[in-house]
Amino acid sequence: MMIHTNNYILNIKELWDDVPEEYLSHKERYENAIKKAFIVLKVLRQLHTGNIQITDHRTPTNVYSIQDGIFRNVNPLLIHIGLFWSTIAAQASTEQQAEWLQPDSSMIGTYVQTELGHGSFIRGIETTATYDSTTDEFILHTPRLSAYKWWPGGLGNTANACLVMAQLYINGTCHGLHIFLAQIRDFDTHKPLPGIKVGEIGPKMGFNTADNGFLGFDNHRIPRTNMLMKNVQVLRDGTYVKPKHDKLTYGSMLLTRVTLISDLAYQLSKAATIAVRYSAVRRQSPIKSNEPERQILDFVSQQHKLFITIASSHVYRVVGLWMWNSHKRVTADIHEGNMGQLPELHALACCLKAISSRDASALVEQCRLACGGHGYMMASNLPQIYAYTTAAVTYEGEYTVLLLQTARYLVKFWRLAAEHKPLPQNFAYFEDYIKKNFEQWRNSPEGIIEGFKAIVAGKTKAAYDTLQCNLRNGREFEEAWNMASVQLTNASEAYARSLLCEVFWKETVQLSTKVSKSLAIVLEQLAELYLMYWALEKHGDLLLYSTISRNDIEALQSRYEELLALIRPNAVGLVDAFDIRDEVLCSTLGAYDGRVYERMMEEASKSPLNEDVVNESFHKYIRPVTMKNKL
Ligand SMILES: CCCCCCCC/C=C\C/C=C/C(=O)SCCNC(=O)CCNC(=O)[C@H](O)C(C)(C)COP(=O)(O)OP(=O)(O)OC[C@H]1O[C@@H](n2cnc3c(N)ncnc32)[C@H](O)[C@@H]1OP(=O)(O)O
Ligand SMILES: Cc1cc2nc3c(=O)[nH]c(=O)nc-3n(C[C@H](O)[C@H](O)[C@H](O)COP(=O)(O)OP(=O)(O)OC[C@H]3O[C@@H](n4cnc5c(N)ncnc54)[C@H](O)[C@@H]3O)c2cc1C
Repeated sequence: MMIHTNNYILNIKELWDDVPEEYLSHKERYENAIKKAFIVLKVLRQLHTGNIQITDHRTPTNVYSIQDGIFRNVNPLLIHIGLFWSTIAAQASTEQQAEWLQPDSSMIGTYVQTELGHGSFIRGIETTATYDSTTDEFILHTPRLSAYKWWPGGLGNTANACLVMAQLYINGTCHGLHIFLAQIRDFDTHKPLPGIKVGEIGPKMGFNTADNGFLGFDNHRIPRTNMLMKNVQVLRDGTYVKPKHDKLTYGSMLLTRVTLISDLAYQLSKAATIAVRYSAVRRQSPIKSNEPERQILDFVSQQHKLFITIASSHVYRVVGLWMWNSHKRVTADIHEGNMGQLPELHALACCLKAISSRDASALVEQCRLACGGHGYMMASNLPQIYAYTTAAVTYEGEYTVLLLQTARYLVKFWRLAAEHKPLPQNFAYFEDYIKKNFEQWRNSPEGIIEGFKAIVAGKTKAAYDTLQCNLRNGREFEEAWNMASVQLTNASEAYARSLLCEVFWKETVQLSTKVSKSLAIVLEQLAELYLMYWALEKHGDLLLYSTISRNDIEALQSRYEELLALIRPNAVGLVDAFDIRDEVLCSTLGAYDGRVYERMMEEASKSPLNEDVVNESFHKYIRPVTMKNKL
């Protein structure tokens, strides 16, 4: 059968709610989500086996996007699909993959790494996997409360299997973190297996259908062959065969960080669509006193809030794809035994994941605020998009922790530059900065990109100098590093911003040669707006580290305001071009037809508090007090 994914899925009635999700209890929400998850899983399996085929073009983001509409929240199988299978595909041996990656597998899995006591510092993970050569098994064990696994999505009620990150022990020697496949619930009854304590962690700010859970092992035995053995092996006699690089086990985090950039682009496009469409419908006060009330989109300050969101969505889409391609290249190299590009990919993924999640959540919140009071309604969908987006600042590597990873990379290159050693081409600007080869400031995208590189160099130098000073004062390296950590994270943020500007500008210029002239003009305006916005946001840094002058900043401000005016006529067209269906957007404020007030009233009528003309609480609680007072 040939289908169009969107149309096919959108026509499955059971996937759509009569009662808005917000009116359900915690338990009902989960049960509703899991019902839908398995309808979707069935379709995905049919796609996989070829029983149905699709006619539309699929990218990782638009497959995901349909799910956003169906769940309004999170698919409880998100980690099963997004992390469990992909980790097996990336880290299991060929034989293990043949056994486990069956389309009709009974396994519903999750990725179990974080513990109550340890999230960021994963070397501190306490769960153990001890090899017992007499039975050819690993014994998984949770030694204390802080070692309980805590957070994994789908673990609470749904998963019957999981990939567990645990410290590997063989004959009393710890070999560090490794990944093991463990069954945790009976495939038939779904009851926890003996030695497994598992449950759900309770309500959260968002992700309330994600079924996040806890898990403890009481000397739970699994076969030796359940350790993921593509990169590292434990042989029958207990011999440990080391991986080619000791961080290959962290590969799933790397891949997810890369994938997240594109997902955040998509969340931004949803928020921008809602806020821009609403701003075209909403009228509030005239601009000139003799005029009718104007669309709020005509207020330049409103444009300032919204157009950067449109532009940022494009930035993260472009940079997400750029990173996806880099990941593909580096993975192919690793497959050939060449690990040379892994540190760079890790450094890029860390800072870009950190900044994209932080920017996306700030901009989604900005869109919500830009919709005034109505943006505060759940029916606008902006609160849910925010709750979802802001979680990404923490999961898959917390913001600051990831920026500090990238800082390690920057400091290495600064040290080379400071010691006048050869640098790779992409860090040649460190040497220029040291030699004070400063370019004359240019008020152009290229000039801003150079300016941002000067900020990276200046901030890395400042952090490096502080680090050295702390070391000279007799501090241990780790302590000296901690003391310099504010400056180190600042350098990393600057590095991410310079990459975002450079990649986006170059890719847009290239793309512009391939599209119509009129489209090219709009795309370049958006890219220029993005660069100008950040140059103005960071003008203090530019003044510190580049040759920009006060006059240049004033000229940038004028050009920025000119760009807002140029983009205004295309603003609605630009968000329509994101092509997000109403069923997926789930917003009274952002629907294509602009019937904002009608939709708000329709949604309000679904409130259970409107079911009875007089709520029974009146008779129980209000009347006895108010009537008594009257007497
Ligand atoms: C369409 C699909 C979309 C999917 C979207 C899914 C969204 C789902 C929603 C939620 C799921 C959430 C899941 C999770 O959160 S899983 C748990 C994630 N946890 C983390 O990310 C923990 C963060 N911490 C770490 O990654 C590490 O602890 C660390 C990197 C901060 C430090 O590790 P450690 O072993 O202590 O490192 P060292 O200090 O010993 O060494 C640093 C050294 O290692 C290099 N390195 C670190 N990580 C990697 C890597 N991944 N790849 C390559 N190299 C790595 C690092 O560069 C240093 O090198 P050096 O400077 O040369 O020494
Ligand atoms: C919605 C959601 C879904 C999740 N899903 C999963 C999942 O499926 N599987 C899973 O295994 N985990 C999951 N997690 C857990 C997640 O990966 C961790 O919460 C995350 O890695 C951060 O770790 P933490 O909570 O221990 O924070 P902490 O590390 O305790 O961070 C707290 C604070 O300490 C600071 N800090 C910590 N270390 C340092 C340092 N070295 N230097 C400077 N500052 C530091 C941080 O910057 C932060 O400000 C999920 C989390 C959330 C919120």
